[in-house]
Amino acid sequence: MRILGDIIELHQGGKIETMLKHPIVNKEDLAKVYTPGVAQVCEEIARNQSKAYELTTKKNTVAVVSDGTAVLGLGDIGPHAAMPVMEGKAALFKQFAGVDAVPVCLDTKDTEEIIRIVKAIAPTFGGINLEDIASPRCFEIEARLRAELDIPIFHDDQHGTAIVSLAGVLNALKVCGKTLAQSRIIVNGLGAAGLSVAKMLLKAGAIELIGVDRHGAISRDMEYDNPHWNELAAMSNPHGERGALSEVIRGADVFIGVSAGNILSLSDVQSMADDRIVFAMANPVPEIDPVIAAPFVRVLATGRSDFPNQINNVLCFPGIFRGALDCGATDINEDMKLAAAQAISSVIDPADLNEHYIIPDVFDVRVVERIRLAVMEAAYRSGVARYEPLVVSDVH
Ligand SMILES: NC(=O)C1=CN([C@@H]2O[C@H](COP(=O)(O)OP(=O)(O)OC[C@H]3O[C@@H](n4cnc5c(N)ncnc54)[C@H](O)[C@@H]3O)[C@@H](O)[C@H]2O)C=CC1
Ligand SMILES: CC(=O)C(=O)O
Ligand SMILES: [Mg+2]
Repeated sequence: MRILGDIIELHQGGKIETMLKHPIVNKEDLAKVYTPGVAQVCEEIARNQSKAYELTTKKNTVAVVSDGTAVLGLGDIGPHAAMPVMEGKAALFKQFAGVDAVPVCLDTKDTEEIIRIVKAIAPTFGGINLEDIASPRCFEIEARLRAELDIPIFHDDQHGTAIVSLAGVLNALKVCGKTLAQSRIIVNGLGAAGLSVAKMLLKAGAIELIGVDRHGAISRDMEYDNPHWNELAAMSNPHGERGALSEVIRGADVFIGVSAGNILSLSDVQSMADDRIVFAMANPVPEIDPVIAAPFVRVLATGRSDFPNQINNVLCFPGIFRGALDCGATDINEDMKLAAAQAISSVIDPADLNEHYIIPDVFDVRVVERIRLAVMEAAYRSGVARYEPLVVSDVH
C-alpha cells in the first residue's frame, strides 16, 4: 500500500480526462469536427436513431452512476465523496477493456428522481453501471431501468460481485475437494452484494446456504420488512436455523462476507469445518484481518489487491460491458452473468489451482477477453444482441 501522501498526490485534479481521436489544428479540421460539417452527421442520426451507435461515442461509452449512499464499506458519504471511487471505476473500464466511462454522481437519494435522471441521460450511453447505491433502493432502481431502457443496466455491487464470488467459490471448493451442493455456506451481509451472491450460489446448486445480517440468520419462520430477505429466506436455510453469526457459522465450509470490517472473530473461523474457505470481501477493511486468519483457513480471499486471491468485481465489470457493447446487447441477463462466472473460473487451468490461486489476477489479459467472448455468445443465443458479435478483439 502506498503512503497517504502519494495517494493524495495521485488524485490531484482527478484521475481521468477526455482525449481526442482526431487533432483539431486548423479551420478545415474545425469545420469537420464541429459546425458546419457536424450538422450532416446530426441529420443522419435524426433520420435513423440507430446510427448513434455508429457515429457517436455511444457505442463504447458507459456511465458509472452513484448516489453516494453505499460507497465501498464507507456508507452514505454523499455524491462528492463518492467521486474518487467512480473515477477509479471509469479508469479501470478504460485500462482493462478499452471502454470509455463517465462518472456521474447524483445529489439525490430519491428513487424516482434517480430513475428519471438516468433515463434522461441514457441517449449518451451504450450502458449504465450502477454503483454503490444502498439497498434495498438499488433493487427497484435497477429493475425499473432494465424494464424501461434498451441499453444494458448492471448494478455492479450486486451482479459483478456475485459473478466473481461464484467463480472463486467453485475453484476454492475444487481445491478443498468439496462440492457446492454438499457445503454449508454462510453469506454475511444481505445488502446489494450479499443478496445477489446468495441467489447466484443457490442458482448454481448450493443448498445449505444461510444468509446472515446484523440481527442474525435469515429464516423462513420469520417475517421481515425487507421483501428481499423474505424471498431469500424462502429459498435458503432449509432447516430454518436462527441465531447470531457465531452460532450459525459453526461447521460451515464457506464464509462469504460482504458486510463490514472486522466483524468476524478468529474463534468464529475456528468453529468452521475442516478445509474452511473464507472470503472476507468488505472494502476497504475486510471482515477479518487476513494476516490473522490465514494460518487457520485453507483458502482465504479478500477484496483487496495487496493479498493473493482478490475477489473483487473489478474482475468482471470491464469484460462484461466489453462483451455487451461489442454485440450491442440490450440487456445483461442471467445467461450472460453465468457465462461470465464460468469464463472467469476457466482462466485457471485445473492443474494450476491451489490455495493461493483460485481466481485469476486482474492483470491477466485473458480475463477480459474470455468474459467478452462468453458474454457475447450468451447474449446472441438469448436474443439480446443487436448485431453479430465482434469476434476479433480490439481491446489489446
Ligand atoms: N469485494 C467486492 O468485490 C465487493 C465488496 N463489497 C463490500 O461489501 C460491503 C457491502 O456492500 P453493499 O452490499 O454494496 O452494501 P449495502 O449497504 O447494500 O449492504 C450492506 C449490508 O451489510 C449489513 N451489515 C453491516 N454490518 C453488518 C454486520 N456486522 N453483520 C452482518 N451484516 C452487516 C447491512 O445491514 C447491509 O444489509 C461493503 O464493505 C463493500 O465494500 C461490495 C461489493 C463488491
Ligand atoms: C468493489 C466494490 O464495488 C465495493 O466495494 O463497493
Ligand atoms: Mg461498489
